[in-house]
Amino acid sequence: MDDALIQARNLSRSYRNGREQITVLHGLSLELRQGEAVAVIGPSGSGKSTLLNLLNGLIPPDSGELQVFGRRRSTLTERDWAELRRTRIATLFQDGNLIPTLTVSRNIAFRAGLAGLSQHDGEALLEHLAIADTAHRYPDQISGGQRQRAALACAFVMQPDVMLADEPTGSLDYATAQRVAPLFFDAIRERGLAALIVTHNPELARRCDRILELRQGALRPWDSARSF
Ligand SMILES: Nc1ncnc2c1ncn2[C@@H]1O[C@H](COP(=O)(O)OP(=O)(O)OP(=O)(O)O)[C@@H](O)[C@H]1O
Repeated sequence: MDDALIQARNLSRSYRNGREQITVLHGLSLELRQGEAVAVIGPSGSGKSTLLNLLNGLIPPDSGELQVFGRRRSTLTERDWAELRRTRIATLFQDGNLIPTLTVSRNIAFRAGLAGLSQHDGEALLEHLAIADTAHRYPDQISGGQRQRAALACAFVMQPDVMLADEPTGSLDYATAQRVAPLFFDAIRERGLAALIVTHNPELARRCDRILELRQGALRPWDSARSF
């Protein structure tokens, strides 16, 4: 399909721990289209982070096919992936991905600069996420929940085409988590962002176009009759 920004077919990935080999993903397929949000749920250790890292090129699959923005993985060099991660694919990791030696506002400016943007809406993002007062603090001077929001601001400020988010509301209380969904859904509506959101937040998951469950190494449609 033309509007599929990411297409994965039959991906497998295992890790070797000493002499033991653990297969985490096996026969995983996924299509992520422009302007859609897909929620991924799955128990701890089911391979959610592994999946995100395959899709952003940080780790290679053992087998299977992956296309991003219509380009086959086999044709992409490390440089190409680095460029894509700077400009088009944002990954929001669970532990935040802030540079510890830069203040929050400098982290934001840095991320916008890497994406080639001279103007950015970082201040508005911090206001929206209710952390404007952290702008001049370093990541180790703010709370876990504030760091998570600062990382969200960094990811959105680069105006990516694809957002891969690992538990974007994981460290946030209910009221603060409510501020996160509009970031995704406004960008989806306004810019055609495609979002893959690992989340156990039922409200966020239910707002997505599809919910997929990662189970036994593959993604399957979530039975919406089941409770979270
Ligand atoms: N670098 C690695 N080397 C060896 N094993 C690994 C490595 N990374 C992950 N694993 C193993 O692969 C499995 C899947 O890990 P992954 O982090 O992808 O799961 P997850 O669903 O994101 O878990 P969580 O919800 O707890 O973050 C786990 O059994 C984990 O121990």
